[in-house]
Amino acid sequence: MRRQTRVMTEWCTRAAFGQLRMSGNAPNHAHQDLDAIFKHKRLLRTQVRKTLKAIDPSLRSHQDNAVQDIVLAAPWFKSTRRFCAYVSCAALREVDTYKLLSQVLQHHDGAKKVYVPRVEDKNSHMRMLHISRIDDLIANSMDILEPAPVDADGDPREDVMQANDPIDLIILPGLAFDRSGRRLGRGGGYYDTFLKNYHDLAKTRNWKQPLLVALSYSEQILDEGVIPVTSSDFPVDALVSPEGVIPISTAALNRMGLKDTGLHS
Ligand SMILES: Nc1nc2c(c(=O)[nH]1)N(C=O)[C@@H](CNc1ccc(C(=O)N[C@@H](CCC(=O)O)C(=O)O)cc1)CN2
Ligand SMILES: Nc1ncnc2c1ncn2[C@@H]1O[C@H](COP(=O)(O)OP(=O)(O)OP(=O)(O)O)[C@@H](O)[C@H]1O
Repeated sequence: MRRQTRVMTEWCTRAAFGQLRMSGNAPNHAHQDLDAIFKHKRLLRTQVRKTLKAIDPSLRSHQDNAVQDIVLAAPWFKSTRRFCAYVSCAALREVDTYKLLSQVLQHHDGAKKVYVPRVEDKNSHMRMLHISRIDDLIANSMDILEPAPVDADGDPREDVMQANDPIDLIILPGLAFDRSGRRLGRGGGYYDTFLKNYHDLAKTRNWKQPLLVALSYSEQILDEGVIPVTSSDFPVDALVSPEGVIPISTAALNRMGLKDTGLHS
């Protein structure tokens, strides 16, 4: 398996979060350990949300452009045929994807196929549905733009889980990341559930796994060991921040053309 070992490793907290420390994984402690991890994740989310709110709007906008320009210019993105991406939400203060999506969608030759999330229910269930234009999106109850289940002609949109061809890439949102590929989501479990399902589907069909690339403001990249994870958390293959691409997995080094360039050292 090309992914990092998905076992829970010892994690430690920063001073702000006290001295909580995992000391192994004995079965009779597993429940309390998980509770402690989820509690710690909640604390970290609160802290990161505060940090994000404090970023100056012009700096944020500069970072939004820088990250999207890096992706749009990258050979690994140019060669992508089918991918999933989130539709950014300003209120959530996540890296903007509007420029990225509109540039891809304005090429009506369908050079790239795009799938975006649609939340189906509160049980961590989201689908990735095909869109052909930005106008396909409407605001949901959380004020996130998403596609209706049917298109303008009333035909059901293609669900990536039912598509005949594999996707090459998933562009992920998140609240915080580290250089070992850990990702702190918003706590709904939507992405981890989807990633697990797509991973299993690709495996069954003998498809290459898609590259998992998260977009991050500089302030969202935390020191290693700070983000607590459980065995359900999917590590990302690479990060794109305004400073550039941070390849993490072997797959990222191979597919992003960054092998032996020294950029990742
Ligand atoms: N743009 C975007 N679309 C996405 C996600 C995402 O993170 N970003 N999701 C990724 O899962 C799914 C939706 N999940 C979401 C989970 C929480 C919140 C949210 O508003 N969280 C608030 C806190 C709510 C609370 O009080 O607990 C926040 O983070 O500030 C939004 C979407 C699918 N679509
Ligand atoms: N104490 C707990 N014990 C067990 N499960 C919990 C606990 N607290 C939260 N969960 C559930 O675990 C799931 C995953 O939460 P987690 O914090 O890993 O999400 P996330 O990785 O931030 O979200 P996403 O995958 O959408 O990015 C959620 O469905 C959440 O409701």
